[in-house]
Amino acid sequence: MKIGIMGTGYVGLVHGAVLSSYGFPVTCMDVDAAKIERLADGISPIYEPGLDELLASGLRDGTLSFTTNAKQAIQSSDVIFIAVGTPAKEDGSANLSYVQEVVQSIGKYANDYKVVVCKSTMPVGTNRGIARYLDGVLKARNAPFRIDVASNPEFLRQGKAVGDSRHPSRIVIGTENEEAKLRLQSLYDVHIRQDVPFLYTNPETAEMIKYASNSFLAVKISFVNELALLSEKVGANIQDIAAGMGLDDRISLHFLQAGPGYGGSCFPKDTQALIDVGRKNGEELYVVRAAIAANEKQKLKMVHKINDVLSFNGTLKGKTIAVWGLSFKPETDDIRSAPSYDIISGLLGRGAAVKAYCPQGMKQAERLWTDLNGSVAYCENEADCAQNADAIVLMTEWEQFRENSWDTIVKSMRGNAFFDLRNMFAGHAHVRRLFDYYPIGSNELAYALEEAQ
Ligand SMILES: NC(=O)c1ccc[n+]([C@@H]2O[C@H](COP(=O)([O-])OP(=O)(O)OC[C@H]3O[C@@H](n4cnc5c(N)ncnc54)[C@H](O)[C@@H]3O)[C@@H](O)[C@H]2O)c1
Ligand SMILES: O=c1ccn([C@@H]2O[C@H](COP(=O)(O)OP(=O)(O)O[C@H]3O[C@H](CO)[C@@H](O)[C@H](O)[C@H]3O)[C@@H](O)[C@H]2O)c(=O)[nH]1
Repeated sequence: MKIGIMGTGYVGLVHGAVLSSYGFPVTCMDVDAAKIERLADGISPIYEPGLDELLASGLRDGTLSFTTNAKQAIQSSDVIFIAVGTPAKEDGSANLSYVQEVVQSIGKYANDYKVVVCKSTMPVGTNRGIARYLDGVLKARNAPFRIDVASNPEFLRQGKAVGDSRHPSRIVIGTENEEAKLRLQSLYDVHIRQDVPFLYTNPETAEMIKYASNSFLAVKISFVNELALLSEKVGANIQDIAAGMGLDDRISLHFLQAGPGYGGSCFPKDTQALIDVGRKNGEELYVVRAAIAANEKQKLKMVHKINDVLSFNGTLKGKTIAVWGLSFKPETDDIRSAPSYDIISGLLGRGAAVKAYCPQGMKQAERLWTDLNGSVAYCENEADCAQNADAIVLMTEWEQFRENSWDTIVKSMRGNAFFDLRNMFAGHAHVRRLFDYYPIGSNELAYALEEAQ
């Protein structure tokens, strides 16, 4: 079975590289010529652990190829994955223009039977619309073949994408077409372990499963973040609360890690898109709406928290803040909708000078956050970033931050405040002693009591 992947973002690239590693001939197509040129040379446009090796071996053994030619990618494939972006529009609805471009190309260039698989996250009804459109085009072309469509949402996490793609939590296949279902099944049968559950359903349900999953996780995070804010006021400890809740396996500990607010290319846009689908169908989704509002509040509260400790006369003028981590999570260079952007903007708005270091996210930050260029000083490493700063704000929990010469760092600083927005050092007695340590969701009083016991 020959595979075509339309769109070489995180999903397209990782999925394509993994499928090629199982021996499928894969053609990856993208409209971004510079990206394709680099990919053909084995240079990945993204930082994703394990991806470079897969790209190199796919290119070496010839199972993986890259092109900007949509016609060639479509005509040479039996199964075509749509993996282009579906970002949020101004009004929160999903921008389907990239999907439309690909679908139009498929309608125009398909030369025999194809299965089109929608991996991009698409609002309910999109798959059926695509199938109807392609039927219409083929009829108008008097084409002697069909094109079948299946929804097959992707659940991979950035930073763990290769492993997730090899061993997904589930495979959801949304189609009423038997041939599409069989082709997808045989594709996944090659590499998916026996114990991975397959769920077959209609396209609308598959589309909803994707939005529902992301929105539910966003709700969970916002819930714990609100409790973290309350815990700081009442002397409780959010990590213990999460542990205590998580011991009930109906709740589970996953996604109960308090932080500066969720970010990334999916939760922010998918929660908004689900609300938009609700709005268009006359159903107000109060819970999801509240999760978004709580997430916005969380980012603002982080600025207030830092300001409350460091400010003089209500401003941060004259203060230098060292931000550790820019990417929305560790092990990715992706800064899309990262809380770091809002928090840094808030600190700058209050007059602070901001230095920043991120193991992978700085190139993207300089490229995409052009409004911050000139205001943020990007640094060589976390120690360099902390130098002469009044405070460290740990934004993203990169593992490399654990190993530092803390005595040297604190000596190089002007102040000694440490805002740990990920509770990475909550259990690190040395760091807590050296710095004025401000974790998330607990306060020093509670910590002192703990220590005394
Ligand atoms: N990023 C993730 O972790 C993740 C996980 C699961 C699902 N998803 C969903 O998968 C989809 C893709 O997300 P992503 O983050 O991988 O995308 P991305 O934004 O990183 O990349 C999209 C790519 O599509 C290309 N493109 C745009 N128009 C094109 C066209 N007409 N033909 C070919 N290529 C075109 C762009 O140049 C870009 O390289 C989205 O719907 C997203 O919601 C993403
Ligand atoms: O307990 C937690 C867990 C996550 N986060 C934050 O939530 C965001 C998203 O994290 P994560 O879900 O790990 O990253 P993504 O790579 O965006 O993956 C999500 O979005 C993808 C795109 O749709 C889906 O495929 C995945 O299943 C879904 O987990 C990040 O800002 C995290 O810091 C927290 O604050 N607390």
